[in-house]
Amino acid sequence: MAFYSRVSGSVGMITLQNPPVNALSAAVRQGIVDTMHRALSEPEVKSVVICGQNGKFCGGADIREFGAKMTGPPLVPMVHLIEAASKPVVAAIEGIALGGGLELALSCHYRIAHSKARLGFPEVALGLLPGAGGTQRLPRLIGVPASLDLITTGRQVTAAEARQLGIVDEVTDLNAVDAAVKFAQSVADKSLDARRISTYPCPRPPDLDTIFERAMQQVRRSARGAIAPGTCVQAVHAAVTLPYAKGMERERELFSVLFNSGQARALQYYFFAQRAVSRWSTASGARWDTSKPRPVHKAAVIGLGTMGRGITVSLAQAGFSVVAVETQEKQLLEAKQAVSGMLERGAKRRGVPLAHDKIKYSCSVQAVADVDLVIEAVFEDMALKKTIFQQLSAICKPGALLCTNTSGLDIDELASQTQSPELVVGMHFFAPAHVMQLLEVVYGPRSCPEAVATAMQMGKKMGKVSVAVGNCRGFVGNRMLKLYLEQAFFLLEEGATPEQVDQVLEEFGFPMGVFKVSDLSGLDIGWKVRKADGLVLPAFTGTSARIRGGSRYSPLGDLLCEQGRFGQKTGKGWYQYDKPGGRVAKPDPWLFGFLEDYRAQHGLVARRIDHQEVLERCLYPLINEGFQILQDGIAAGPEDIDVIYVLGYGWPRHRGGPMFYASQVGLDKVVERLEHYQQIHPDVPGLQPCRLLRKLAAISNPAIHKWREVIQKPRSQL
Ligand SMILES: CCC/C=C/C(=O)SCCNC(=O)CCNC(=O)[C@H](O)C(C)(C)COP(=O)([O-])OP(=O)([O-])OC[C@H]1O[C@@H](n2cnc3c(N)ncnc32)[C@H](O)[C@@H]1OP(=O)([O-])[O-]
Repeated sequence: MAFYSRVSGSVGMITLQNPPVNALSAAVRQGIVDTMHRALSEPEVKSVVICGQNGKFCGGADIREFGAKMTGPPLVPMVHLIEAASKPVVAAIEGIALGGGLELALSCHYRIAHSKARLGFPEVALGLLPGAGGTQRLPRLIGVPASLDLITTGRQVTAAEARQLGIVDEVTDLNAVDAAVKFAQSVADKSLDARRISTYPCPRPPDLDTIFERAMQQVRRSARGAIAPGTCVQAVHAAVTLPYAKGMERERELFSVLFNSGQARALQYYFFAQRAVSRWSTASGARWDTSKPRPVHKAAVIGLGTMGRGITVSLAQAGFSVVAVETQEKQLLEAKQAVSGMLERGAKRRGVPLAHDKIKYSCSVQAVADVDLVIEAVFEDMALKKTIFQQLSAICKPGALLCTNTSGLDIDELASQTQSPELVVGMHFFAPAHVMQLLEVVYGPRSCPEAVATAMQMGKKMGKVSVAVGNCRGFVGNRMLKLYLEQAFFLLEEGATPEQVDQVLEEFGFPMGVFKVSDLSGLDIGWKVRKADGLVLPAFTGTSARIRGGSRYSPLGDLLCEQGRFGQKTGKGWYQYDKPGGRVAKPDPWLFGFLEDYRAQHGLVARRIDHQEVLERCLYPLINEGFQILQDGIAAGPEDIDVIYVLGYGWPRHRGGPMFYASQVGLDKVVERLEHYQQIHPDVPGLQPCRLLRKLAAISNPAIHKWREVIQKPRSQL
């Protein structure tokens, strides 16, 4: 709602009230309309101030209402009512003015912002455009190039930048509402003719066509299939080329196309999913609201390879004192230099003070004796990790949390090396650890709720989105990835090329296809894991070369590694590069010959594989594994899986994540296609729909937010 008061006799004050961000719900819109009419009708009121309760102006349209039937007054007539008012209206912007909130502010005749306020049009991230006149008013106020930048990227600006751009009239360090009231009194008698933005002509730069062409090219490059950014460009174009009223019509048409698109639904689902994962729960019933994190002031990182360095930087930037340990003097020095460089670049980019003095380097593991939490980040070698955990258990003070950065090893096995297995959790960071936003927090069967809560909170403090997952091989992300990789290999055996598979996946919206990513990460990493699992043995020849444990196995990746083709680092992998370390992937004629020889050797006849099959074969087994993970209780809900895939594996955000995508495709269709492929390839693993997927498909494809009701039934019933 919005409530009305009178200040100093002559100022009508409208206060938006809808916690937590004063979003423009039906009740708030109704409140604004009613109180505006009241302010205009009271003769003593000479001017009006609009502000938000609890130091937040307005977070925009109420996203929770998007899926429901529209009630209450629409936004567009509401902003027109404000702009057309005969008394000056001043927006007092504290905290945030985002989306519809900024559109509300732009309909006011003046804007006063607190210096800490942030303003922007984040609609594009929800698959929308600023549809309450934002695309028509902003270019009239600040010009086309700056508007294109803000509207197509969703970038938020500080009050200072907003002042510089001309979005706000004044910035204050004091109370912005008081300042707005004073300001409103000072302009009470002024003419409003020059204050209604919709009446301004839209500036028309001479190189208009070039500006729009460049903007379109830019969004096509960065949007990877998302439709909202390009539609935002079209809406701004209308501001320049059409009169205001016609421009508003065009904005409405374009908004409606976006609003009704599957992409907007996916992005809005994702918005809530990313927030839902902080309300974690574990299979044993521990929960975010009943588990208290332990205080952590000082942390340690053991092992300063690529991952350890990134983790050290993240911890220091988050304000923790860090003890960084690497046992060899030479490696320690190298790591120190690398970490310093990363910190310097980070401080420059983010305009924050350097965090060098937060880190103490040491060659001795004894230096971690007094820390509250240790993150072990040595390479993926269970024996080595076990030794370190035994040492840590003896050295660390009682109550210290022992965490391991691993991408898939058994947390419980490590916990069993310590005196306090309840204090052991996994923290699976993604490379580069100081950049990637995702953290899988892995709880073992013995991890106590406080340990999980502490790791979750640490991730948040480091600016990450932490997702709690159970302990199993590969956890959530890598466990599902395995299925995707395997299918990609099988497709090569059957006649596809790496370029074809990658192209299909890139058209779907992944920044890179599976083979390009493998080349980037290094083919030897998976090879090492497969060797450790006993899958790579020279004895495998003839028919057995393509069978492991009764299922089909493709040794293609192993054969490439045997040739020393480890990907970008060696200049050759699934593609060729101009030099070792080169970045530009080019098809390699050698590989075509290699695949032909391989097929001939194994009696395989290459067939034409179409786009649809590549997509379904790569994605549906991965999705099926996601359902198996839910069935096993490794992830608490589909949102957890989707957030992991969007933030950690490049799944296109405008497709919501693999589980949301499956819900859009239709679970019955996913089951049907998996069964179809299973019939053709009965020996291929991962094609058999799991029980949970079948069960959900059988109860007529319920909406994704209803899945938990089925999952939470005793798993034995599935
Ligand atoms: C014609 C129409 C044209 C207009 C279109 C629009 O305006 S589109 C909209 C354009 N606006 C946007 O896109 C703004 C989107 N919002 C944001 O960017 C951030 O939430 C923030 C910067 C406002 C606050 O960040 P922060 O890190 O301090 O906190 P946090 O992120 O954790 O959120 C706290 C809680 O608030 C909730 N909630 C937030 N916003 C909305 C909303 N609009 N609605 C409903 N709820 C909203 C959020 O779900 C969470 O709830 P929970 O989980 O506690 O139950």
